[in-house]
Amino acid sequence: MATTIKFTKMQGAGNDYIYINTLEYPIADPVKTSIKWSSYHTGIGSDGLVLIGKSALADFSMRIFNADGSEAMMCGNASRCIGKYVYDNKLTQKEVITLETLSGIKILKLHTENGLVEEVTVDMDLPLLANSSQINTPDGKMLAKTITVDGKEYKGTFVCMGNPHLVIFIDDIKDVNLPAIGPKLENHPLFPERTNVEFAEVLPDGSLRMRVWERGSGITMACGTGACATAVAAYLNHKTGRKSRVRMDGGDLQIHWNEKDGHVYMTGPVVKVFDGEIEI
Ligand SMILES: N[C@@H](CCC[C@H](N)C(=O)O)C(=O)O
Repeated sequence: MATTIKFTKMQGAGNDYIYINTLEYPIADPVKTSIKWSSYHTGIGSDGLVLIGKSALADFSMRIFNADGSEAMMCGNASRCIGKYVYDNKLTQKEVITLETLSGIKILKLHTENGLVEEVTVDMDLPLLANSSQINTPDGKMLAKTITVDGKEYKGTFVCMGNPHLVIFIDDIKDVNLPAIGPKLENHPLFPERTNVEFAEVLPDGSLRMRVWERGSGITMACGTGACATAVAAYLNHKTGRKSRVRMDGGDLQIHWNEKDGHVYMTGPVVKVFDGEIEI
């Protein structure tokens, strides 16, 4: 017998996921479900699936599955959207919420207008710049590295924001053929767990124009952890200060790499697209 599941489609800077409250609707096989529902032609259409659950350690928990079914440790845009989901649906009245993720507990600060959440600031914790098992160098260190693909050299900075990011600065973002180079860098042998890839240009006003190829989902309109990684890499490469605006295809995020506690703070919009029901 078919079971009907209620879901909410939400987007943060254009990065869209299907959100399920697993307290009401447990999902037995999230890998298969994410692949099926993420498909734009035969499913709901999204960059992946996000499961909101209970937590023994925090107010709520998040699990995030990419469109190819792979599970990620963290998602910046989804963590903000969960803040809106739980507050607007009255699952909590708190305006500061803790969220358990596979990369630790994140703190969400909600910004409300007329009783609804419009923006969220997430304490994304410390960026990890080296000693990561997610990169395949003898000492596990690869802050800056030149990677050659099809005879062309790319100088990348590796930043882990719970999940892995390779950030490449270029003079003109229009020169990037993202559908061609994205999958080659994502699956490069240097990254045993694959990687997300960001190309970024520093604009004359000091903001960062960034485009992303996401591990497991391909081109998306924005990536929250990717925006944080890009801002951290820009500071480390002396391209910006500790605060920057990251401009992506689907919108902007404000990033602050705080020198006092070393944490990265991400602020940006959250939007509910629609509620729906689907048979499983
Ligand atoms: N879009 C996300 C990141 C989602 C996971 C990523 N593709 C991965 O596999 O690490 C964000 O907003 O951070």
